[in-house]
Amino acid sequence: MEDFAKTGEHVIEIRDLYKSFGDLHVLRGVDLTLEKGENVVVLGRSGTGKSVLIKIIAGLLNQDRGDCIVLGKEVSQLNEKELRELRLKIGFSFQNSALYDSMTVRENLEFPLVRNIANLTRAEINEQVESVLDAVGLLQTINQVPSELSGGQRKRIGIARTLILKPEIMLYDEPTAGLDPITCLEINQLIVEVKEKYHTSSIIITHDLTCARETGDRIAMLLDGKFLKTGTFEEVFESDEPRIKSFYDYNFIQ
Ligand SMILES: Nc1ncnc2c1ncn2[C@@H]1O[C@H](COP(=O)(O)OP(=O)(O)OP(=O)(O)O)[C@@H](O)[C@H]1O
Repeated sequence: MEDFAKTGEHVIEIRDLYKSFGDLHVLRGVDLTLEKGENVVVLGRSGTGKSVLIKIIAGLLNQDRGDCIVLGKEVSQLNEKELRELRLKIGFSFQNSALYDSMTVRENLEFPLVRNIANLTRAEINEQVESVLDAVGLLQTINQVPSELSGGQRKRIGIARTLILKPEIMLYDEPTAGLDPITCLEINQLIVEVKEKYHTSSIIITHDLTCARETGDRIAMLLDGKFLKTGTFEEVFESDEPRIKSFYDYNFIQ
């Protein structure tokens, strides 16, 4: 996979991170770095704490212990204003990329732009909306409403809506969930293209092995509250560790 912009600079640095909910010890000493220009896949079974991890990265939850440094700042130490500024640099692609049903694609994309960036002219707004729609291959849908689009198209528009603010980091939460196999391949391809076109660094959380193989420069396998193994797809799944073998065997791979 292409290593176009890896510089060794860490955009996310997580060290010895712990998070519990009462007696439920979800994260138990997680270490992870995300380099600039890198796509890291966090792979793990349902309920292993993948979403909790990205919520801590986004400052939506605080860790109990350990460091979570994003773009050079410890997230748990930020005040509301600093958090808002940081979140503008982080794009989230949520599982249910909730578009506004009553708005056209154009209006859905304009919304984050005018809300977050002051004094844009109409021409600048149009140019940015059209450019991002072109990047996700859906310029022709600009005047449609979400109910007229397929699940895969809605997912792409959700990603476009995030990209329009030119985030430095993208967090994808189960990007292929609920999509048919061909659409999954298209979304995987889009995630790789986004990295190349927008120079983002991304964390992709999934339990889809094909998605992991296609999109990840590195895979981090979360199990029992820790990363059991981190490396390329081949390095992780060449492992003899029985829990990794069993994860592989129980997940269909194309
Ligand atoms: N705010 C919360 N309060 C209490 N428990 C929580 C909270 N958030 C998550 N949990 C618990 O933490 C565990 C990990 O949840 P998480 O959503 O991170 O799993 P996941 O790996 O993302 O799973 P999935 O793939 O199903 O989304 C679950 O048992 C969940 O019930």
